[in-house]
Parts: sequence; C-alpha cells; structure tokens
Amino acid sequence: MYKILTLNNISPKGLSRFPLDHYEVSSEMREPDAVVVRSFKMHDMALADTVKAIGRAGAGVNNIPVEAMTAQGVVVFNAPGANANAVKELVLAGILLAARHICAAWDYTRGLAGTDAELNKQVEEGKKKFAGFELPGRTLGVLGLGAIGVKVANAARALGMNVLGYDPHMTVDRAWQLDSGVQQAAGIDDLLARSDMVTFHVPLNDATRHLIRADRLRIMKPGAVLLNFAREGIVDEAAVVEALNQGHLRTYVCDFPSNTLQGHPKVIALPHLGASTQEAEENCAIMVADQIRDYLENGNIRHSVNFPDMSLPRAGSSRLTVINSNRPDMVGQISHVLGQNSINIVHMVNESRNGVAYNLIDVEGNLDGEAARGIAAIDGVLKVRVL
Ligand SMILES: NC(=O)c1ccc[n+]([C@@H]2O[C@H](COP(=O)([O-])OP(=O)(O)OC[C@H]3O[C@@H](n4cnc5c(N)ncnc54)[C@H](O)[C@@H]3O)[C@@H](O)[C@H]2O)c1
Ligand SMILES: O=C(O)CC[C@@H](O)C(=O)O
Repeated sequence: MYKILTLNNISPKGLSRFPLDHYEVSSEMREPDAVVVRSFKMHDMALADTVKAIGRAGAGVNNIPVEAMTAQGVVVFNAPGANANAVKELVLAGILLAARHICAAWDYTRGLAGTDAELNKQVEEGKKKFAGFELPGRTLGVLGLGAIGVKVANAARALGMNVLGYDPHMTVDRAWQLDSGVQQAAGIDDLLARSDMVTFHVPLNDATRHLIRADRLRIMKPGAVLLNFAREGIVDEAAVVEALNQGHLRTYVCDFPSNTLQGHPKVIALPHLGASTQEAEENCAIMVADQIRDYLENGNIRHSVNFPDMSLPRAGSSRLTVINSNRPDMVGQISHVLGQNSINIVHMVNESRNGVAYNLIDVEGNLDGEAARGIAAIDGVLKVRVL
C-alpha cells in the first residue's frame, strides 16, 4: 500500500486517481510515501524520511523547502498551467474593478438609504465620483510570460488593449501561444514606464523578492494601476502604500491581504482566490496525483521543479531507480554493483539537475537484497527503489 498525506483541501476528483486497493489517502498519515499540498507552508514541517515525493496542486512552490528536499532526494512536482485560466479570469476582473472603481461604487450604493426617488437622486449625484476609463488604447504591462502571463496578455489584446510583455526566460512554446500584437519591452523598467496598468506573473524567489519596490514604483506613470496575483513578497507593500498615499499609484489590486494594506481605500485585496475555481482545483489535483502515481509506481518524473523530467516505458524484469549526488563515477559504481550481482542492464538513463542525478535502470535479474543494498551503500547515493 502506498500512503498519501494531504495537507490542504484537495479536490476529491484528483484524490480519486489513487486507487483504493493500492493507496491510503488521509490528512493524518504518519509515514507517507508522498504528500499532496496546496498553500500549506511546509518550511518548518518535520517530514518523515519515508517521503519520496511532494505534489504541489498548483503553480508556486515557495511554500515548499525545495532545496532541502532536493538534498534529501525528494522529488517535488507542481501542476504547470493547470490553474492558469482561473487566474487569468480573476486578473481580468481585477483590471475592470480598478478601471471602473467598482468596489468603491458598490460600497457607495450599499450605503444608500431612503425612498426610491431619494435613492435615484443620490445615485445621480454620487456616480460622478466613480467615473472610470475604458480599456481599448490603454497599455497593460505583463511581466512574466508563462502559463498565466500569456493568457492575460492575449485576453487583454482581445479587449483592445495595447500589451507590453517582458520575460527574460520565455520558452519557445509560450512564444508560439502569444498574440502577435504583444510588444516586447526592453526590460522591467521600460515596461513599468510605458504601462497604464501593470500585472506580473512570476514566481517568488530570491531574484523576484521586492521586484516592485519604491524606485520602480516611481518609474510608473502617475495614476497607474498595479495588479498582483502572483505572490505577496514580490512587492514591497510599504512602498506601494506610500505610492498610493502620494497619489502616484491609482489602485493596487492583489490576491494577498495583509495588515499593511488592510482598510486602505485604494487597495482591492482578495483572499488568495486566483486558483479557487472548481475547474482549476480539479485540474491541479488530477495532474499532481497522476504525476505522483507514475513516480511511485514506475519511477517516471513529469513536471518536477527540482529533478530532471524522465519517463521510460517499462522493460526487463524489474526497475531500479537511484538518486545520487551529481559527482563523477556514480554511474560506473552503480553498474559495477549490478555486474557483481550478475544483473544485466536492459535500459539505463541518467540525467542531472540542481546537483542531483536521477537514474532509471531496467534490468533482468534479482534486484532484491544484495544488489539494492550494495547500491544504497555507495557514497553519494541518496535513495534507491526497486519497482
Ligand atoms: N493567485 C493565485 O492563486 C495564483 C495561482 C497560480 C499561480 N500563482 C503565482 O503565479 C506565478 C506564475 O504562475 P505561472 O503558472 O504563470 O508560472 P510559469 O512558470 O508558467 O510562468 C512564470 C514565468 O515567469 C518568468 N519569470 C521568472 N522570473 C522572471 C523575472 N525576474 N522577470 C520576468 N519574468 C520572469 C518565467 O520565465 C516564466 O515564464 C506562480 O509562481 C505563483 O506564485 C498565483
Ligand atoms: O491552491 C491555491 O488555492 C492557490 C494556488 C496558487 O497560489 C498557485 O501558486 O498555484
């Protein structure tokens, strides 16, 4: 039986991909083989050394200690693109909320009282405070053209906006998906300086922490709107509040409430709703459940953020998977132990990433016992499994 620990509410459709005759799935599991998580912060969590994989039912992995997991030979998966449409739709809503002052206007109407005639009078008097702007001809800057950024850029083009994009690591696949009318900015500062509204869709990491800070906010056009549906730590919130107070920024729309932002009249903060649709929750959970299953049962790796992707059809009588530190002569030592135990290699693939290497080895021969123990004893080997 494989054991799966869930750390957040995970879509039952996704969890049903773990067949009950081979899997136990629970939010309370002492020695799990794998963990399925959404936003639960795992950095301070003690993890049993039975854990072989962590599946993030979403995109961002900043709640997972990925580096430490890599050093322990734990494969971390995510669900690239599985919630991108949900986030895109909320970003579009955010653009419209800001452009038309919808939240403030709604608050205004909810506070009205009197007869219908009195309400009508107050409506006609009050509405001039909430006059907004239309989107065609306005420029949206999209920083980060990955799964979400490309969808947002294309949707904004369809709404008649000029779109400026910037992503120094954009993939060829994403470039193919991008509307040809999206203009390339020369860099972050160029994008900020030329946009009426800026949205960013980059991961939170050391390179992007406080990417949007006071000096960058000053570059933005007076009256610009900033949208953050990526992560709280990407903006310096104190600097954003200062820019709002000075009237330099018109509105900050985000998915990450905090005490610094709470109650600010120019902030629209949503409770981390980007991926909260039935469709996205199912897509993410199904994707990571399938990836974890294939890894636990076959050693195949798809969509890992810390290990090389590697999938092979099964061959031979059994399969050996070995995770080792990426240093010279590891493959030689592994195949030497197999040879000593009269085990013939049918198929072997080795790839490395982030200082670790992964080996998928299909063999003919008896792998239990001596051979597996011999490989596990090689200095630098982190994990050995016989499947
Ligand atoms: N609000 C939510 O609920 C929600 C939902 C999904 C994702 N997210 C956040 O959005 C982020 C992006 O998600 P995605 O699915 O588009 O991921 P993705 O990996 O498909 O795209 C991220 C893009 O950012 C680019 N990038 C990285 N550093 C950059 C930099 N310094 N400047 C410009 N571009 C840079 C990468 O090249 C990549 O193309 C996630 O990491 C997550 O933090 C939030
Ligand atoms: O699971 C969620 O609700 C949020 C997920 C989102 O932040 C992500 O990075 O995919």
